[in-house]
Amino acid sequence: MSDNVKVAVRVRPFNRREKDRNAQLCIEMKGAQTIIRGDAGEKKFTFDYSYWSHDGFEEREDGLLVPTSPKYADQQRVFEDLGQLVLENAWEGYNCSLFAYGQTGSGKSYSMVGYGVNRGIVPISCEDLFRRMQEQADNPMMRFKVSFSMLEIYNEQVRDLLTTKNKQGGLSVREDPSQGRFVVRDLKNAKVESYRDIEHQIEIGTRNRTVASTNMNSTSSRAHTIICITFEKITKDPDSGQEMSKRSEINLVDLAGSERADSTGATGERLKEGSNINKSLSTLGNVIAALAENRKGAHIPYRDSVLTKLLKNALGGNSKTIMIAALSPASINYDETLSTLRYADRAKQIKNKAVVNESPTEKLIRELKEQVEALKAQLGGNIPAAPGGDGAASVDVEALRRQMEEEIRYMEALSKEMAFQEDRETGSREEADAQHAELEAAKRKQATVCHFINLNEDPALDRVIRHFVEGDTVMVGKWSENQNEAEKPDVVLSGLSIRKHHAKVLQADGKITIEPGSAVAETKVNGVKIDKPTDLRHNDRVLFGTNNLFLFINPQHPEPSEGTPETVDYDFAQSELARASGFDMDGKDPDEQQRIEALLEMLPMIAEVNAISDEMQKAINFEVALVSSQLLDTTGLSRTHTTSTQVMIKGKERETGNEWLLDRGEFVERRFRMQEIYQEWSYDPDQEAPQFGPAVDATDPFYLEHATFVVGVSAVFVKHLAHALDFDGEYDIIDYQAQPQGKVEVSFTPCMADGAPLADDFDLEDPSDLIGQAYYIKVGMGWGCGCAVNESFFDSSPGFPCSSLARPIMYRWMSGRPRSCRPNSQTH
Ligand SMILES: Nc1ncnc2c1ncn2[C@@H]1O[C@H](COP(=O)(O)OP(=O)(O)OP(=O)(O)O)[C@@H](O)[C@H]1O
Repeated sequence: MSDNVKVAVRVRPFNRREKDRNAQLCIEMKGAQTIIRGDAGEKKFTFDYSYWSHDGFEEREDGLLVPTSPKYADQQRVFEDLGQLVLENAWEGYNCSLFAYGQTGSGKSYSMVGYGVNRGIVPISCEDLFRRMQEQADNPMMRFKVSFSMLEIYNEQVRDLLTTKNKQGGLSVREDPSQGRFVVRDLKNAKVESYRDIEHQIEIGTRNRTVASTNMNSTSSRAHTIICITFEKITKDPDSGQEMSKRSEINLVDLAGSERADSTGATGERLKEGSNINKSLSTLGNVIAALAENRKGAHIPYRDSVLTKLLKNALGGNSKTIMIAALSPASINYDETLSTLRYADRAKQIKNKAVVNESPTEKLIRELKEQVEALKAQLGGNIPAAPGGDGAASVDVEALRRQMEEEIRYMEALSKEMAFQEDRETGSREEADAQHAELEAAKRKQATVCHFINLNEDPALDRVIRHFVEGDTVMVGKWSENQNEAEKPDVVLSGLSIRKHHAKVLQADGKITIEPGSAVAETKVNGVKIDKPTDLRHNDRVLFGTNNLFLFINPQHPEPSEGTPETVDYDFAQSELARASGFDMDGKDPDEQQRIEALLEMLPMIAEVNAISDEMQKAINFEVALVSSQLLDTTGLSRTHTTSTQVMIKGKERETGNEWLLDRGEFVERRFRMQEIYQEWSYDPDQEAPQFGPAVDATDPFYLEHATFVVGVSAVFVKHLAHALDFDGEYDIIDYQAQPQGKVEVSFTPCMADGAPLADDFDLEDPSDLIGQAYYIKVGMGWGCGCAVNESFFDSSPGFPCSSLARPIMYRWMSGRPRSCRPNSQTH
């Protein structure tokens, strides 16, 4: 029987930023109905479950959010509907999948894993699963097997989160035809025997995710996390003694943020193609759309991405599937939220065919395997030869051999089919134990020993890693497995701009100081770069290199430095860094708030990209450029209509001084591709650094030659055209900071549609005669000064309609060293 995918939506409370910007609520829920309101009116959707978690709750002292109104759906309620459903199905032997979809920060992780005491569906379900198993502890006819794996898909590569030793390029995904599904080769699958075991595995996985994300700076919202719990229930028939096994694979999927490319402001087809920002997510959309259409024989593009390969069963296959769509309540996110609702609406149409995975158990497989081994051994030369060794007897032996080979093949296939009954634990137990011991030791020490704790913009990865300050001297630096163990620093960091001897932390007489390891090793304390031993106090922020941001915790002396607020978080640390770089972070009105948010987002990315550029010897640096919105509005390039300053990014070629201005979208895309090439390159530490060197072509994200940006605008009064008079003149080009950047000579000549001069007898008595008529003008560019006029955005047709006059004049601009004025007459 086929089952539709069950869909739930959940709306979270306003977050701090939304409150600061006086966000308006755009979601309403009535029963199972969800309504979204925007400028274009309201749209209604109906789902299996609509969870209102926006208001109607209070926070208890321990942080638990408890309902004050029956409307509020807390974590327990969501678990009771969705988690219980998963458990019931798993118990019966069905595969189950639960996946969370929504834009970054909409509440996916909150629903799936939860934060602190507000535990999400995954931990509560796991606990409940073990509780149910415990209830059967005295039942000799029933036993269980549970195993756990956790992986991340980032940039189409699979990373095992239960180990720190992932190979370059990630794990491979192969199709297993015998099971009709895709599997990840060499993925660690840990046997778990209690809920505590699962908690540990999740902690290990989260820690490894945090380290990986720190190495490449906050990439977590672009990654998909899949937790897979394999649950096997084995029951013995009291009469025959025959064991039967029901097995369920429970996939719990926290998808990457669903922002569409255009909302990141992505520009340019070339960039979109070059960097496949989230192929998995877009393919998931295509798979859902194709399945929702439900056309017989339609091609479902599962194979187009890693995520859809792994979710093949969950979507349209052998699985009971639930999707939870996380919604932001704020009208500023209207477009994204509407797109999430549409996605969820489509997912409702998907039909799955779940079957109970039931079969006789491992005893049978074991016997089968033993038989195979015995047959193989015989085949290996022990087949008794017929006495006398005549021809007829050897034919018999050959026939016997063929028969045995056939039998082995059959039995191997059979045991493979039943392979799910094998003991599924894979991977090194030693490593798991070591990671586990480290985590436990950290928990014991954290209340008494000074330590650094990481800050991350993703709340799920925030305060996950601790490095302790034990002994008089603690060395901080880079190290890899192929280096000498004796050189290993006490605190090993990786990622950008981390040096071998990066910093030294000294402890004497209850006082802690930190000093840089060398002149090139950059460490900032409370936003300021240090160049000498500096005292560290409780809650001080310490940034090693560009990405490794920590909070220093001193449990023995919890007195913070002056000016430290009561709660110090990632946002505070970032605004402190921005302030220390000279940016004003105190805006009060919503436009300024928006600028500050943009700065807070851009500055760490710029620092990261500059570090990559340095390490790869690209000779290009990036910095923030605050650009007048008026200029962007005049040129029609502004994406958001604000009256204030916009945050853009200026790329500067060190050698020539040439500068390019990039908007956020283009910069974000380029940064992503820079991370890609850097990651590939940095995997091999022996590789020579200047493999890339200065950017030379358009495939290199550091290559800025072809980027087009607005040098400035020249205002031209075109009154003469109303009288069909030609004119020309020199005009100032004014840049985004209202500074003159050069001059351009432009001429305007009214003409015929084909560009030919107006007829001699053309007479225009009254300009209003032109209204409603096509009117053609030739625009000539005499010369440009202070800039090289390489390209104009005028239509290439010989004439263009009058209305096009409103279009801005744009050039590819190379500022910096002045170039000679180049007469260059271009007439259109
Ligand atoms: N139902 C809720 N009730 C209270 N707070 C919530 C709820 N949902 C989300 N939040 C809060 O909103 C913030 C963002 O949520 P969360 O981290 O779950 O988003 P996300 O969609 O997983 O983001 P990302 O894509 O970056 O992982 C968190 O601080 C979380 O505590």
